[in-house]
Amino acid sequence: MIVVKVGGSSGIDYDAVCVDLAGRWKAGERLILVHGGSGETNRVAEALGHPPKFVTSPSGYTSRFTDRQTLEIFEMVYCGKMNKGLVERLQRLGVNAVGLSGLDGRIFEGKHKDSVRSVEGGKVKVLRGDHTGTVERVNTGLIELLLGAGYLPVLTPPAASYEGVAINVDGDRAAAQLAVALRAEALLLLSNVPGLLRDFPDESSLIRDIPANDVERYLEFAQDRMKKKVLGAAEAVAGGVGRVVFGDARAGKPISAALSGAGTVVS
Ligand SMILES: Nc1ncnc2c1ncn2[C@@H]1O[C@H](COP(=O)(O)OP(=O)(O)OP(=O)(O)O)[C@@H](O)[C@H]1O
Repeated sequence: MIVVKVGGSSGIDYDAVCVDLAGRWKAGERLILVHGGSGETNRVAEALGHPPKFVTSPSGYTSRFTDRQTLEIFEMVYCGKMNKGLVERLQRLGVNAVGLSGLDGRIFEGKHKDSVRSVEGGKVKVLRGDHTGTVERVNTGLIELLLGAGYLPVLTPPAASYEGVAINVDGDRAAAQLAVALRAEALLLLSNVPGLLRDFPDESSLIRDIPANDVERYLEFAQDRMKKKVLGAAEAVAGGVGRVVFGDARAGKPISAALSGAGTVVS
C-alpha cells in the first residue's frame, strides 16, 4: 500500500499526479490519495470577504485560524472543488475513485482544540473559537471496504472530533497517521518544491536523504508549513512506514519519480 498526499499550493500539476496514479492503479498497485487545498482556500476566502488568518504558535508552527465561517469555506474548497476535481480526473482516466473527508465515517478522528496560542507583536495571545485539531486515530474499516470493492479512496481534511464536530487538521500529518494505520510501505508527500531544501527557496540545496532515526533534527531547515511535513514524516517512520518521500508534484510523473528516489527520501 502506498499513501500519496498531494498538497494544495500553487503550481501543482493535478493532471500529472492523476495520470501517474491511474497508470499505477491499473497495473495493480494499491494506492490511496490524500490531498490539501490551502492555496485555493485562501483565494476563495478572500473572494468571499473572509480573508484567511494564520497564527504562529510560540514554538514556531503556523496554522490557519479556523472559526466557523472559515471552516465552512475550507469544506467548500477541500471537500468540494478540490476533492471532486481529483475524483473527476480519476474517473475520466477510468479509475473508480470515491472522494471522502475525514468526517465521513469518522475516517480521521482527533481532539477538538478550541483555543490557540498566537504570537502577535512579540506577545502571546489566546484566540478562542478555533475548529482545529490533530488526527489521533484513523478508522480504517470504511477504507478497507472501499479498497476491497475496487474503489480508490480520495481523502481530505476535515476530521471528526470525538464529539462529532468537524475540525481542520493538517493533511500531511493525517496522511502520516493513515500510512501508519494501513501499514503502508511508503508515504509520498508531494508539493510544489523538489523536496526539503537546506536553504529554502534555493532548489539546488535539496536534501536527498534523511535517516529515519534522525528526522526531527531536520526541522531546523523547514520554515512555516514545511515543518508539518517533517513532523508527519517523523511520525510515519516511527510508526513503521518504510519510507517517506518529500517529492515534486509540478510536472512529469510525480509518484513514479518519488518512488524511484527523486526528492528527499526519509528511510
Ligand atoms: N526548507 C524548505 N524546503 C522546501 N519547502 C519549504 C521549506 N521551508 C518552507 N517551505 C515551504 O513549504 C511549502 C510546502 O508546504 P505547504 O503546506 O504549503 O504545501 P502543500 O502540502 O502543497 O499544501 P496543503 O497545506 O494545501 O496540503 C512550500 O511551498 C514552501 O514554500
